[in-house]
Amino acid sequence: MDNKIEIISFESRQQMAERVADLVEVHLSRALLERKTAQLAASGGSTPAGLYKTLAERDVAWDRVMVPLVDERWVAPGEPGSNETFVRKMLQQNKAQKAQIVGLWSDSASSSDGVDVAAEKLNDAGAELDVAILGMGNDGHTASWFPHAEGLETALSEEDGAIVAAVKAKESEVTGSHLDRLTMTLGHVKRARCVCLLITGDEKKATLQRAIERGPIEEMPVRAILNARPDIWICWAP
Ligand SMILES: O=C(O)[C@H](O)[C@@H](O)[C@H](O)[C@H](O)COP(=O)(O)O
Repeated sequence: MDNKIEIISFESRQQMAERVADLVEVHLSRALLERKTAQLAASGGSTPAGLYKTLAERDVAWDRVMVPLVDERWVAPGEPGSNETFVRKMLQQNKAQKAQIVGLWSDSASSSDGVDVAAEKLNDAGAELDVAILGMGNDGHTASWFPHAEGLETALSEEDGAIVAAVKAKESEVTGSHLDRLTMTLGHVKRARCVCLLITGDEKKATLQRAIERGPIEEMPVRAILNARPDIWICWAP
């Protein structure tokens, strides 16, 4: 692992939200000068809430911004745990009401059955991600690349055409009941122009420092994006 990977430490979660929103705004604005639409790939969970609320206050041409989900628990929008619902609630408000959220869930029986529909939606949204916002669990997962998960090898594919994969996570305190997942692949996330990992608290900082040390990717799959993108913006706040 490139141990030159640095963690940018902020004094507070709000300061991290403001500065990362600045970074995202620059990349979206640049993309919108070059193309009709820009793409902000958004993770769920909880950490990015402050960022998304801050971004919703920013003067961006949100009606031209596609916001595909990085990953989704296999629950319908509106159901507890839906990442799409989280992103819609936190980002699609105030100035960003017209942001175009691209959910991964469909009424297919399982995430495996939903892969093709999700891939089509992501391809329709556009080829290039401008920004990818990632979080990390204390088990060293990011996106839905969970340690030793069924489907992890496919999820970590770097093939051009493979942009989404179905994953069945192992039950743990991190995954709770949400074991069936759909996730962007490493290949899709790593091609984003800017990749940003947001973590908070001392436990996650220690987890990330373990991930930066050498070790098997399947044990801490966040290592896959750290390897692929040593220029990743890793932002931490207490
Ligand atoms: O489906 C999800 O939960 C997310 O997309 C996942 O990858 C998240 O980023 C991490 O689990 C961290 O979650 P927290 O931000 O809630 O700690």
